[in-house]
Amino acid sequence: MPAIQTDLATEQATFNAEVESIEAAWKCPRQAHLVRPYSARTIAGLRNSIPQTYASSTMADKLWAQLNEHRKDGTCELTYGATDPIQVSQMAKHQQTVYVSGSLCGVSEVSTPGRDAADYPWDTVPKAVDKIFRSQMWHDQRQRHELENWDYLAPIIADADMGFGGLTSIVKMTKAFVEAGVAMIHMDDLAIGMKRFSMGMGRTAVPTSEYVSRLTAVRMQFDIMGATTMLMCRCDTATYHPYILGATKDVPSLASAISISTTTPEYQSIRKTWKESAGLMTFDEAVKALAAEEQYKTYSSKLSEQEVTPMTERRKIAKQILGQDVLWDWELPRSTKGQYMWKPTIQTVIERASAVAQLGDVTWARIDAPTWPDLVTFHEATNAKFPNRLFGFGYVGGYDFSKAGFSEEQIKNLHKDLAKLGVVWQVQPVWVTMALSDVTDKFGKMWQEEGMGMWVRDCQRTGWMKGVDGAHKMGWSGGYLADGFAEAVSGRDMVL
Ligand SMILES: C[C@](O)(C(=O)O)[C@H](CC(=O)O)C(=O)O
Repeated sequence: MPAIQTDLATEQATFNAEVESIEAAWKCPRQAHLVRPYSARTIAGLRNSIPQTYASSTMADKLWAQLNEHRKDGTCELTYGATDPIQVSQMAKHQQTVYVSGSLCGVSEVSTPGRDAADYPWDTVPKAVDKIFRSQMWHDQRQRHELENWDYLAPIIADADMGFGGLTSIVKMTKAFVEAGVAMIHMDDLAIGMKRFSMGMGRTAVPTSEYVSRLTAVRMQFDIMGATTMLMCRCDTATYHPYILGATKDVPSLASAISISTTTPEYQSIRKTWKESAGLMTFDEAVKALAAEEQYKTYSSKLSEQEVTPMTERRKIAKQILGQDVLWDWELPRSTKGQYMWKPTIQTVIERASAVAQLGDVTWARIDAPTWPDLVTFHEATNAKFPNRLFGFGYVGGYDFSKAGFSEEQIKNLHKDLAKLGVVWQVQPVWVTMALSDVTDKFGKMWQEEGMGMWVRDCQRTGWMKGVDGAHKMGWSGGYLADGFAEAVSGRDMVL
């Protein structure tokens, strides 16, 4: 292979120009909200020598404009999960965006289906995005000389779960997503191998530092590719020190109390009894329980002198004020797998979301059991720190809004009320499993019972085939596009 013919001075000048162009891109309004821990120089050094452009950037810029328009108007995009190109072709009529759900992919895009434990190979969701984006491009192409005018190129938002490994696998996955044409991916703070569908026990969040590294790795890969692909930071929970629970009683450890399998019914009751006996509190609650009112005030004001006070320092401050050590042990409640036990509060999610906001474009608080006051507190507090922040939200299957205190009226208006708080992108991730099951079940029964009688009556003459897209439609199935190819190849001009 011949070496690249260039002299050092030219190479240096090209490199410097590249650094300048990266710096300029980072300063423009589209990216001005982002703060990176690395320099443009470093990114230039990590790029390869053939500059490329990606459809992913075009789609991301379109999504950015759509979401900011909603933000300005106090409205939102309501979309839902998809893995099937046929479904996506119909979404174009009603939705501005398409969501590729990891949970759905785990059922429909793998050789061994299963519930959403995010245990499928790392390239499963990027491959689903690739399939869908190509189908969108094809519909867009075949429609160009037809009378229809749907915007088939709805930006795709995809589930990157927790990144499926360390730094290098996140980089590979991010690259695959960009190459596939995704507009935005979301990455969460769950520990690998610990995801339980929706709200199952054992779901574990990683430390903030690890979450920051994950998101930084995604951002770095976008920058290396020069892509403006968007990143949504999804915070499932948080494990900042102040919210970790410790035992305040002299008890044996939880792990030693549980010597039986975590799947037996006794496990639940032993855990419950242990929790009741352990006097579980956060460290600050334990201080409060011992302190007089004035002492606790002094403690709190000492803490407020810095943004984050590590646990060792909290202990010291408490001891100075109380004149004694606080009996509080965060090791005792640790699980058999070593996870710390924490107290979910909305403050935990606010702090974590804020810690990573400037690495991403959109924030999603995936609160386990949302209440309206918590939703308001989260979005208002985050918005106060990051004005005009874009937020996403998923209507996770297990949410029971009535139980959480929402009135019928509130449920009806929830998407609009959330939109006013800045939640511009809202998704029902897994509805289509029900939709497909429903239609297939109905058709299967009718077809089996009535055969062609039903087909002609309900499909051909009056029902599904009238007005519904499908293989019988010349345009939708690409018939006119194929005719166009034939015309071109035979040297005739298309009538346009
Ligand atoms: C959004 C989600 O990650 C998904 O895979 O679609 C799931 C959906 C669900 O649990 O209903 C999640 O929120 O974890």
